[in-house]
Amino acid sequence: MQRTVIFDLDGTLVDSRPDIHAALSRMMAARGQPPFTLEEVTRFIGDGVPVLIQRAFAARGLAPDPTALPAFLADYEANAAVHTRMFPGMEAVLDDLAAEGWAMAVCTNKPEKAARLLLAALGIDRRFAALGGGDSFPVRKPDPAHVLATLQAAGGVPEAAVMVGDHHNDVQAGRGAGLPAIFCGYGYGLPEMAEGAPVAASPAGLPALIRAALG
Ligand SMILES: O=C(O)COP(=O)(O)O
Ligand SMILES: [Mg+2]
Repeated sequence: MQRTVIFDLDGTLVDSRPDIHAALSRMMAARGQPPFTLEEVTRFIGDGVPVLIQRAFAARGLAPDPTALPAFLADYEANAAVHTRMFPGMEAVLDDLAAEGWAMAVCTNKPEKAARLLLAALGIDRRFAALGGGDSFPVRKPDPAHVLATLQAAGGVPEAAVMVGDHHNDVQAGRGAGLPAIFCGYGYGLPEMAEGAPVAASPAGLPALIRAALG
């Protein structure tokens, strides 16, 4: 049976926080507001761009502005890979898993267009059999249907698949879909978001946990 790993993107495969931080800071500067700290931005990430912007506006006491989302996306899509790179060691992890015959897919709450642009800019888009973005389906993580739709697009089945992510949205969506979950302790989520899942302290720790998850 084809074994499949479903990876989250932000905080799992790639350290995208610097470019999200920069785009959010430009959005705030355009409104006469000071930039956010990296720590603040970390807490905004995880539920997709519309929620990211809601949290940023709320943090500055600004009234919601419907023009902010399309403006942010245009900026971010053009600048998603200025500073964003794979986490150190992740390329070797993908090489190892591919050599062992694992199929791989990305299930991210980042909008699909931005996610595809980012993977292409980093030269890793062809490694993944499917990508499910935050706006690809009617639902997104923590809804298990997001994971299941991505897995199906990759040709995988829940009995032979593992979910890897850095947020409780990933753990909950994966488990809800019937997949064992692995938590990336090096990512953006708080430690308690692991909810009892095995924790990888660095990408190098992932392959052993992924193999063990399927017994
Ligand atoms: O866009 C976000 O807020 C989070 O994206 P992720 O699901 O790839 O971590
Ligand atoms: Mg993430």
